[in-house]
Amino acid sequence: TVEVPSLSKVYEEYFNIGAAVNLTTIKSQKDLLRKHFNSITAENDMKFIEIQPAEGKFTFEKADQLAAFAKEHGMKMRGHTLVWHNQTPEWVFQNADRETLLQRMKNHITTVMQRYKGTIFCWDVVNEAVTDEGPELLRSTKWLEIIGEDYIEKAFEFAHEADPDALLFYNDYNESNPEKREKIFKLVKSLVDKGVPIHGVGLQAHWNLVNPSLEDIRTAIERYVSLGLKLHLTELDVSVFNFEDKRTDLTEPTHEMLELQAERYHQVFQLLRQYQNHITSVTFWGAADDYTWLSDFPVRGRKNWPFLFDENHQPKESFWKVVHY
Ligand SMILES: Oc1ccccc1CN[C@@H]1C=C[C@@H](O)[C@H](O)[C@H]1O
Repeated sequence: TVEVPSLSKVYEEYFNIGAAVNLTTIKSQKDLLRKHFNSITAENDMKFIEIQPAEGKFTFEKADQLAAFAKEHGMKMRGHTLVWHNQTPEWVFQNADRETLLQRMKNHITTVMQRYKGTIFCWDVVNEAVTDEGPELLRSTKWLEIIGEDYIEKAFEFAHEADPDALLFYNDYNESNPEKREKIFKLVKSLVDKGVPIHGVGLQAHWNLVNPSLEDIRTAIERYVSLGLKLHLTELDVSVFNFEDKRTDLTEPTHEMLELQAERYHQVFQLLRQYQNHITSVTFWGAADDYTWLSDFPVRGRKNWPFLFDENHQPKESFWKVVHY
């Protein structure tokens, strides 16, 4: 039998290798996680709605189990996410003026970050604040409508006060798309220029077999690097379907898809290794093809196979292309 090297050991000199997890997968994928990953992120259990479903009612039980798993296995943990327009309970915005909402934001950030101080080394403080298309820079969310444009810098300031040792990230998707890249750049540059405590840019990296191009990925990395911040890939997966491809006929990936995916991963990691001085973490949004959020997005109930390990946690051709360079 061929010895399977540890992915995170192979990449020890380059960057941390992470996986998004939940209470099911830390059991079902335990052996894979322990062997190949040295960082984890809670896929959902540290989001606002999971942690503070009602005002002052903090439900940390699930998040604590994931934090304990990281500690038990000597893994780093990324915090995801404090201020976002999705998976945030309605009570947060109800009967809230600017001051009230800032107080609720500060209380959430402070309570959560202080609990995990020393366990979670970095946080996605704000997720997806920039528009995908159009002339507006900021997505019109309730955070923006009620507080105003400074809600983002306030979130980072509250986070820095809560845990001055934590690295604070701005996180977004479609981050390599030229139009959105320039918006993210503009927002993050404005924070840096104001002296807002921000330490990194999180590139979600929800990619597929053809998009974004390697050139667009390289340009995006170069732009964010020019801000003098750290870069994390925070939610990497390589869908076997293009975003507009809604086909639902497959029960397993075709050989061609697996070939293209292996070559794609080979090229992507070849590029990432070139930026090892700036990229300090690469986290997949899952660990193996037995579970991915992509099996419900953008097409509900449509299976996807986006990772380096198959449904039986065996290394795919993609894995070998990433570890043998
Ligand atoms: O790729 C997208 C396209 C449209 C909206 C959001 C996204 C990505 N949004 C991500 C995906 C899954 C969630 O678990 C993460 O918390 C979120 O950051």
